[in-house]
Amino acid sequence: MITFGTGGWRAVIGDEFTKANIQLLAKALSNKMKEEKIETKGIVLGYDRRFLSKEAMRWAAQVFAAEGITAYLINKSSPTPLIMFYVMKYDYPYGMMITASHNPAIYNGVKVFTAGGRDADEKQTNAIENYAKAVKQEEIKELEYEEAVRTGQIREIYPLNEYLDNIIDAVDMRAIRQRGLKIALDPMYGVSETSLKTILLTARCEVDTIHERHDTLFGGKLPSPSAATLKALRNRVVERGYDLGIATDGDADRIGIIDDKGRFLHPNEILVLLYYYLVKYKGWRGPVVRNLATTHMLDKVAQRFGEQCYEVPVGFKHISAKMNETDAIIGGESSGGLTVRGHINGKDGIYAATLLVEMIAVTNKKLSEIIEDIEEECGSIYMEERDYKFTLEKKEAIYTTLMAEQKLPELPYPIEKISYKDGSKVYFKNGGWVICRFSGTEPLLRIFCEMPTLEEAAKICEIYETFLNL
Ligand SMILES: O=P(O)(O)OC[C@H]1O[C@H](O)[C@H](O)[C@@H](O)[C@@H]1O
Repeated sequence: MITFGTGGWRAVIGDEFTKANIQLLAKALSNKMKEEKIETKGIVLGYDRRFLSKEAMRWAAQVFAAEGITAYLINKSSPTPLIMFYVMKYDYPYGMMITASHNPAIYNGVKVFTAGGRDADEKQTNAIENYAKAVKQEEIKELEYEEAVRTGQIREIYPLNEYLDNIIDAVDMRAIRQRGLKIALDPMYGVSETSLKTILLTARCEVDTIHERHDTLFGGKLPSPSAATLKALRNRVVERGYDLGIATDGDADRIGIIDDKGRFLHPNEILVLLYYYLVKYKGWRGPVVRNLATTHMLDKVAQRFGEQCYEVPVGFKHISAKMNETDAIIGGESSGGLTVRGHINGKDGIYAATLLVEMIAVTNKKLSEIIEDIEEECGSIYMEERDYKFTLEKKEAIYTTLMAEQKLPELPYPIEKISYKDGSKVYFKNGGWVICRFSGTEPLLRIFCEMPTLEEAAKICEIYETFLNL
């Protein structure tokens, strides 16, 4: 069965991530494209460095080719944002990326992009799931790969330069060049190395890369930037006195940053820094968009500059849709993805990292100094974030309590409002908030709480732990 979650379809390799399911998905999408009468426009396919990613892309392409849909294959492992960029730039109706992003190594999956290089929304993914259900096994045909290449049904492309030039043109390369920054890079065995290194070297930065070899086990770690997974990057930055450490997740749509003091910057801080930078230093005007599990510091910064902050459910498709609607400057999520007005309609770790480097160069300040400036100008609020594993029965019990019966624990702060848009979120009158929601990408319950002090945020998480028996 093919079921899409927050960030595409993900499954354990050999369990549901199989050749049969990949080809079923390709056939389902082919049927959808034919129904929409756009099959002559072709489809763009890309892949990351995971086990079976390249093979899966080819299996899918063979089905599209058999359906008479030209498959444009990006023939080297590439960042997800590159595929989104290409779909957007050349007006393709669909794109497909073989990746399970930041999931553990035993997973793989597929992200589907629609017109404009956007993450397919629920309506689209539900439709694909339904098309898949209707496909009969014997209807799935494939063309032999070499034959399809020979006849032009499969076309291999590699548009890396176009993608890089787009970023290089959008940032102040001159400012970066003048600073001669020393940067440590950790692609986490994923796909960002070539692109980020090329951009940074073009901007005359000194670049020292770790974890660049191809390792489908990701060095035994999760290819997801966090304080725990970036210890080696942190040590490299501190020991060698670098200005910055940059990491990206497995498919390079998310970013992780280590500052000059070796401190891991939470994606929330990165978002706040960049919004503040674009408004204050670059004079951009406009709102910001965040999901409901992302810091309300963004609201404070927006308010300070007379702008608005919009809240949407978790999932970048919601962020980009709202950005479009409100012409927002920047949109992002606490899970580490962001994009900026004028760039692609999806998250891009490579672009975000380059913009951050520009910010350091232009402001001539350390990240910690800019954070201090922001807190002084806009106030502060602190987040506690916790994840919990559960059994199936436990999941049902939690769901019943929180969502069906809409119960809350005894909370020691006056409540302003409650939302059930995505999980259960309580907004306190003091500006704090807490959300409990099930992840759409991993079998986890997530609790996020932001309060005037970290102690208060931790206390609320503990109240929920007791309440839900976690
Ligand atoms: O909290 P989750 O449902 O696991 O989602 C966390 C993240 O997963 C994926 O990376 C999606 O692309 C993001 O939009 C989302 O924020």
